[in-house]
Amino acid sequence: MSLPDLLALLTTSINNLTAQYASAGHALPSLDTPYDSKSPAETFRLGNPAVVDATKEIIAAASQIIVAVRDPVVGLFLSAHSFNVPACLRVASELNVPEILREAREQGASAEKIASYSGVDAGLLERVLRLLATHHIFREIGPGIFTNNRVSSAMDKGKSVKDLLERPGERFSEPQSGRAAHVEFLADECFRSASVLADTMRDPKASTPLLQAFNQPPTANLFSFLETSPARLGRFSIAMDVTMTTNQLADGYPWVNLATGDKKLVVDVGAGMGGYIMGVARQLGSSDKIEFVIQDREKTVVKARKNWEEHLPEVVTKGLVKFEPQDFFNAQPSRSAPVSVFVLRHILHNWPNAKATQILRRLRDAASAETQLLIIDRVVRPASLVESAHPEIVESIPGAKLAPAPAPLLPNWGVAGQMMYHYDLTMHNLLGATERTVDGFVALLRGAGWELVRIHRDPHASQSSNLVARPLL
Ligand SMILES: C[S@@+](CC[C@H](N)C(=O)[O-])C[C@H]1O[C@@H](n2cnc3c(N)ncnc32)[C@H](O)[C@@H]1O
Repeated sequence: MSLPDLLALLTTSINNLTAQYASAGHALPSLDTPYDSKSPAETFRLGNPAVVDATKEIIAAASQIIVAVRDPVVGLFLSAHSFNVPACLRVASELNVPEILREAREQGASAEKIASYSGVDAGLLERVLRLLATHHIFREIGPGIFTNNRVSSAMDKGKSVKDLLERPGERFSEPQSGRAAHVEFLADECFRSASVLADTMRDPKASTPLLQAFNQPPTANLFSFLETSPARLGRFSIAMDVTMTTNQLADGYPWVNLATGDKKLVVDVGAGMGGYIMGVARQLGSSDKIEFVIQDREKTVVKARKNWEEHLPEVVTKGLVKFEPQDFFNAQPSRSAPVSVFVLRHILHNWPNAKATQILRRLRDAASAETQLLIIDRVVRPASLVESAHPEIVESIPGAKLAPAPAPLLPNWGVAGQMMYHYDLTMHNLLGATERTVDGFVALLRGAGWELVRIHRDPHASQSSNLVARPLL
């Protein structure tokens, strides 16, 4: 590993990034100002592959430089101590600190003032916020005085502090609150489960880390556990919606072509609130060529219907979407028309191979020769240069092969691509499940009567990819 090589890469990528912004006439968003997801500089960043690539290179090179120069023992102790970040993030979100600071404006607020809304210990809250400010989440602009910055304001739930305090059951009712819901879910259910990973790994009789951490019976699972608490279930449903990209039509699946010709039937299996399909339906506009079915557990289907009636009522009124309580381990209902597309978004990664195979077999049994299966999940890449134990298979599937990051960066982009490895372990901790590599998907699908035909990779290397499969005949 060579520091001058890393520095050269860093310099080139910073120059590329600033040139992209300059040529588009945007200023790089400042770390000190609040996040505005709709501002042109933020939307420009997401839709621009050159900016995405430069950003990945900067993060990967800078992180590698830090590891190269830091005392390894200090590095280890810092890594082992990083649990304080989610612990403090949960405090900040649950005590509505981003919203209190939004209302306090530029002059900020003292820890005492922030603590007065909830009655917590002001001295302890000051220390919590200082740890976060040291990680560039909030700013400490005077001793014990804090303001939002670009990162902390991204978890603003979008409501007045008065509303949040008077109606805590509606904390996540604004669309932008999904980011805070996701942070709280990670910092609560996911973080507490992760803390017992080593204990459960070493005990062959142990259930999943989640069941152990929350003292649940072995017959429970994440979903039945969430249903025991309306607050947890509500937060989870909203937290899942935020993982959605905003332009489903550009993610690789040819929805626009599907909406031509004969009428098609699309079944979203385990659809949650139905947000993915809602995005598709909204962007296809007035098309009445596709009929959608939203399937999930009964309680979630009730929430999904409410969500659609509120946010896309015209499609509900026209009868173009149906809401179907359905256990995906059971046979699909028989239908008068064949299903064109089964969608499995963030479903297979919730289940170990044996269970995922059962879900896929149920869909295969209900598929016609023309039915397509659209899987939306993260595709894990090994950290090694060689990505697959079966290069010939990967070569034959369009989109399966990925270019490695430029040397001396880790081939998988190291820390710049770390999100998928976190979610991979979170799937284990919550459900005894897994994200999958290309090899893993090929084998799983084959074992259940499907063939992987193409992958449309997520360019950010952190979000989900679209994988299309067809029945093995
Ligand atoms: C991670 S969420 C994904 C939701 C949605 N597809 C999305 O992308 O936002 C998993 C979903 O699977 C549903 N689910 C869990 N077990 C199920 C079962 N046996 N039958 C049907 N749905 C189930 C959950 O209720 C939840 O909505």
